[in-house]
Amino acid sequence: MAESLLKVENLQKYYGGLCAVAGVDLEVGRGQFVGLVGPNGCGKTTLLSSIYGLRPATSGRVTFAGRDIEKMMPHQIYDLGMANAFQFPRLFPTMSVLDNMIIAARNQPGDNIFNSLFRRGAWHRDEDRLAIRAMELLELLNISHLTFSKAGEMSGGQQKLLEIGRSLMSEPELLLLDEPAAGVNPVLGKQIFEELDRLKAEKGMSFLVIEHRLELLMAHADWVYVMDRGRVVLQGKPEQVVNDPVFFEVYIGSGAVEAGNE
Ligand SMILES: Nc1ncnc2c1ncn2[C@@H]1O[C@H](COP(=O)(O)OP(=O)(O)OP(=O)(O)O)[C@@H](O)[C@H]1O
Repeated sequence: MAESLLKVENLQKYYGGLCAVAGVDLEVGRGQFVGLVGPNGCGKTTLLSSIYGLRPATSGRVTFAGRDIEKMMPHQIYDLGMANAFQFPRLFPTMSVLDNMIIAARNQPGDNIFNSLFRRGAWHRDEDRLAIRAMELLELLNISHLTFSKAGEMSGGQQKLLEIGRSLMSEPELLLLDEPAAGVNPVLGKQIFEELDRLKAEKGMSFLVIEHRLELLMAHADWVYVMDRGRVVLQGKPEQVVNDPVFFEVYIGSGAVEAGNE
């Protein structure tokens, strides 16, 4: 396996008395595309949120690029090179799509008062570079016709694409995605996954992706974890996972597996 980038050890997350994640071990290697699947309510989103510090883990260890991050805040984790584009877009609805993209970039030149006062040439070049990058991503995600529209006027599916685009502006080492293809049409869903593949190949980016559209996930993932009731019950290469009876059992139910074996 590739050098480890993210390592999760025995992560548990309780909501009061409810155990949503019951001691998960998981790893993402550098340049790897890892999928996370499982039935509704099995703890996938909670696991991603706990890794990212949005819902701090009750116990367990999370290491990213060799640093312990389980006690860190999301913005600290972001600064280390991990980004997320979760289910519910957090956009600036009255700002243009382009501005939403530019503001999401890491080391926003406008944030740096020295640059904006004394290095105006460099500031403008950086702004231009960010705008070009933003427009390339908008083109790629098929929403370039909305570049100057207000983000709040986009459809739910378009906002999701924008959120993915924004998460890519920071050029993160690892991107966490929760159902990137949900709510977008099949052609666009395929395009999103192809873009993730390209980023992996060209920039060595790594991904940890929850996706219910299994045909997409299995076609693009290097490694897949299957969760059920808060635990990892199966892991392997996509072709191994889909041919494993445990996978069938988790999705179709144990009764169906027994009936199929008779
Ligand atoms: N904020 C919360 N407070 C209390 N319980 C929660 C909370 N969020 C999730 N849960 C519960 O934790 C369990 C795991 O939920 P989670 O959303 O992580 O699962 P999931 O696998 O991502 O589901 P889905 O595929 O439907 O998104 C479920 O029983 C859910 O009801």
